[in-house]
Amino acid sequence: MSEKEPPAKDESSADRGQGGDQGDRKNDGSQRSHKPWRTEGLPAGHGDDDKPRRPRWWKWAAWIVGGYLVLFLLTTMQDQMSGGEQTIAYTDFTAQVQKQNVAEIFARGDTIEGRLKQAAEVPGKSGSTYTKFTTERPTFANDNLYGDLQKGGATVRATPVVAQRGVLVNLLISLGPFILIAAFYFWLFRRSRAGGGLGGLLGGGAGRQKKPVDPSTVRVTFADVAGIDEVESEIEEVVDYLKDPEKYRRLGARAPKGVLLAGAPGTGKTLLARATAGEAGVPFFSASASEFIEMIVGVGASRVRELFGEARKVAPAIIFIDEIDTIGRARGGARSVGGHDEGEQTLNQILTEMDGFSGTEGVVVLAATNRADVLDPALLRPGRFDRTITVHAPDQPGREAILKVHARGKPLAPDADLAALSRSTPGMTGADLANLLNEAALAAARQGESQISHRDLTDALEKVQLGTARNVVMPEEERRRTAYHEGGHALLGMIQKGADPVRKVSIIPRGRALGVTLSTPESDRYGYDVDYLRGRIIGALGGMAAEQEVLGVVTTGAESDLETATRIARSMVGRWGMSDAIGPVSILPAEGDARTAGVSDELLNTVDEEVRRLIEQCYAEARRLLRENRPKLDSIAAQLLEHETLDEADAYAAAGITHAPPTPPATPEPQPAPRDRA
Ligand SMILES: Nc1ncnc2c1ncn2[C@@H]1O[C@H](COP(=O)(O)OP(=O)(O)OP(=O)(O)O)[C@@H](O)[C@H]1O
Ligand SMILES: [Zn+2]
Repeated sequence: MSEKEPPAKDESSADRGQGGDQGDRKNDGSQRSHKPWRTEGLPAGHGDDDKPRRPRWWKWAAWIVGGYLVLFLLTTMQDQMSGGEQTIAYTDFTAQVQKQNVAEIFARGDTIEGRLKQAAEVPGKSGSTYTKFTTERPTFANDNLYGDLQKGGATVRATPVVAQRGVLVNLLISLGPFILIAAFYFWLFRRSRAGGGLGGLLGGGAGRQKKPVDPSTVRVTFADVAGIDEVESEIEEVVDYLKDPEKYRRLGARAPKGVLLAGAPGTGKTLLARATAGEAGVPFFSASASEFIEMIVGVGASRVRELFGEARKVAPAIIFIDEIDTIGRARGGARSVGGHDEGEQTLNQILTEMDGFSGTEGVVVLAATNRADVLDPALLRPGRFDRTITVHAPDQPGREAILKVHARGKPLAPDADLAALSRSTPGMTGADLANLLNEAALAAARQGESQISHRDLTDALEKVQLGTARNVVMPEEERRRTAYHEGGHALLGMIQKGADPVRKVSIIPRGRALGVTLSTPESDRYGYDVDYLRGRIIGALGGMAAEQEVLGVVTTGAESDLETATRIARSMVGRWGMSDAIGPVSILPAEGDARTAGVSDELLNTVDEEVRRLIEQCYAEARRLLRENRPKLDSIAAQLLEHETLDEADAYAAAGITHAPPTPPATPEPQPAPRDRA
């Protein structure tokens, strides 16, 4: 794996790990309680967060455990007080019989238990004595034991001599495990009815006594959301409704009940939902759909009931359900094993609750998904999530605005140019940009600077886009091969018409990659044509082709390149109708197995053949281009070996190709059109 692919902009975060801070982002200010949802902006006195409820299960457990302890102590004490039984040899026993010291015995089979008249010394242990004993009578013992015993005046019984535990105690002890299990189940049942479920069992203690979040400190407003203005204006109506539900009620208008926010991870859906609550000044309940699903069937539905119930109490309010696709997938589609029934029940409960709204409660449900395409159509029917707002990755002015939002409170040096930074970050989401600025601030702090310089910003961008450099010394031969590999990618990126310009080439190992070639589009791209996609495949194969041309061998380093090329080719042939043999039909589903979608094996074979043909053509083309431009390739490789990293200008200079950096677009960029993933 000697490089990472030139990024397809709509996959950038997945490929380059920019979304890695998701876990942290989710915790934006709200704390986790024993409920699967978080609340924010609740007026004091609402919810039970402020009146700590004594958990009943503790009492139960304490009673049961305590009871058993007492029982155990009692029975052992009883044994202790009457002195333990001493196992003795049969000869020791007969000796006591001869001494006429045996008071009584109880015999069953050959086992004899009994009590002495006077305590005798334990055989072989001077100092300790016993009165109660047990022994075995050998079957060959040929004595007149009964006669001897009678002579000594011993009582011979058929019931045990030793005081035994009462029947009730015995019963309790043998039933104990069952009682424990029954109690546990009873408790679980109660918990799940109450909406706590296993979550309560496992994470029960955390944050139970938390106070309601002070609305003034954590409130997010539209001022914190940037670059997605068109979305903001769409959600404005919800804000207006929540501010004054009465206004709508008077006119008999049907209130918005559910709004679906669709968009790639990190585009700010959660942020937007919180900001909506913040703008309207209403409490915000948020939960992730996956948190509703537990091992115990029925829990999810009851939690949903409870959540809606609480929201109604403090209405007007917003309920935000993240990752709704985990439970809202179309029936019959690919669904995770086990989650099926539970997800469906939870979803049905959400729909029931929403259907139950008369629209006068003033509760609006916002749901977020990054897989709007797999959602159950039942979700989107009128009266449910009948409004879908698509949140796109921001365009250049949007990125600049987002950078400005996140630069608040971070001292920037005068040379720091956020506009320039926004131009070199196409495809990055709000979360990526927030992360980028944070990385820059971290770097500045590490170096003891008092301000964030532009250098910090570009270094952070490099780190975010390419990964952190690894500190290893590569063998010379390996470096040379990597230089040609990356040189191949870079050169093909430079000489093909319409390809994304090469921004950076590096043979410094980062992560698992030995080198990187980064090319990003001049401006945001919203659709791809055949030539561009072929160019992407040719570029991806460029590393392997260069190794083959120059060194005559191919190494394993091209694995991810081949994956990229194959993925693009398959989509071109099977989904985008770009192959003559297949024609303009979509065969490969966006998700799942084509076979289950009813596509014949024959057709799939044709797809495979076409993919293979396309890739072979592109590979041949890559080799031809490199052969014809061999001096340029050699020159890039030489520069790479010398400098290790070439930026845009150096790389083009090394190849001897004139490349005019673009002037920033003066006109606004085109509005995003729905686009597919590459
Ligand atoms: N438009 C934006 N303006 C300002 N900050 C943003 C924007 N979009 C995202 N961010 C930043 O990214 C963080 C993460 O965004 P958020 O969690 O809302 O994304 P999301 O779309 O809900 O992602 P996911 O699908 O992973 O839940 C926000 O807390 C914020 O710091
Ligand atoms: Zn490569």
